[in-house]
Amino acid sequence: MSEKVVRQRKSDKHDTAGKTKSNGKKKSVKIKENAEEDSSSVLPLYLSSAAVALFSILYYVFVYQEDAGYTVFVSAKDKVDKVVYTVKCSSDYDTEKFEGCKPKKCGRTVMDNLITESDARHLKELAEKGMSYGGSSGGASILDLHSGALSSGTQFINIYKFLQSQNEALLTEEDLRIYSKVKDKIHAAIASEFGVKQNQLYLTSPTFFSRMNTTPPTTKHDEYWHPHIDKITYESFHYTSLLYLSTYGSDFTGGRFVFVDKDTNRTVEPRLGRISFFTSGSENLHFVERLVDGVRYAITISFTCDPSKAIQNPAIR
Ligand SMILES: O=C(O)CCC(=O)C(=O)O
Ligand SMILES: [Fe+2]
Repeated sequence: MSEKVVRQRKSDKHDTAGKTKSNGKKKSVKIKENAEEDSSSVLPLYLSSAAVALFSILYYVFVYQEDAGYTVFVSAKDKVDKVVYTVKCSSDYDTEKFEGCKPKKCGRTVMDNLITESDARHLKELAEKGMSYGGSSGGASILDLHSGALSSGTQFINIYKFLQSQNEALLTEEDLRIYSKVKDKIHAAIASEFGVKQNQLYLTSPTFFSRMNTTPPTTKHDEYWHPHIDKITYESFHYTSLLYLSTYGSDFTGGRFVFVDKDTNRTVEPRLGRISFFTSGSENLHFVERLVDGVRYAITISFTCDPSKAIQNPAIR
């Protein structure tokens, strides 16, 4: 084998470690040129270039992809005023009516100064109190203040009916005031960010507190870590918002929110008082990582353009 070919093969290996498809293409052209100069080396050259190609593919799949697999979109360590990421809308909304409300521009927004930490703390205490009357036997519990649904063992109970039978109440005037204020701020922020009139956008069901921990699942409701599209999971949703009531890295580990994009997974690390909202179609496929440690509280606050799917604020009962 000529010295020139050996040199070329060495540089091919180096090139292919550069991980891009275009490097791969460039490489095969170079080899063809060399092969014409020394036909006795054609077979070993093809074999070795096949090995290099295979190595490159394996490297890409197992090393490069894992490295590039996760991109922190918003870290828990930074308190951000507003971070926006725009994505192309899916065709999910094309056949719907609700012009002027259904998403025309799609994406994600994270804000840390919209809701005060003190209001977030208050809501977390309310969630803890409510969930103390039930709780899933698996790792995910919900409490819906609108319908009264509360996870209990492997099922749901109505917390209002339960507390009535005990002559107790869950919500104080102060709880309702804070809940309603927080919801109104999020409603206004979503309308403004996506250019929708607030009076065309309605709170919808389910809007609920969630509590996640490391307990193994006992029903499919406990399996919060599956990638999903909110518009499919919860039909009425057009815009999803999440208010985080605990912080990644200090209250729990694992449990990051993950947008599944073609190029990478973009993570939102929960932080007390952080609001994250996004259009609910398939442009925003997402999941929550399984918790590794600790307990994670959040509220999912959901909005629809369909007035027939609107829900009312909770009231004292
Ligand atoms: O709690 C979260 O971060 C997301 C939960 C979620 O994806 C959902 O409620 O649909
Ligand atoms: Fe979701």
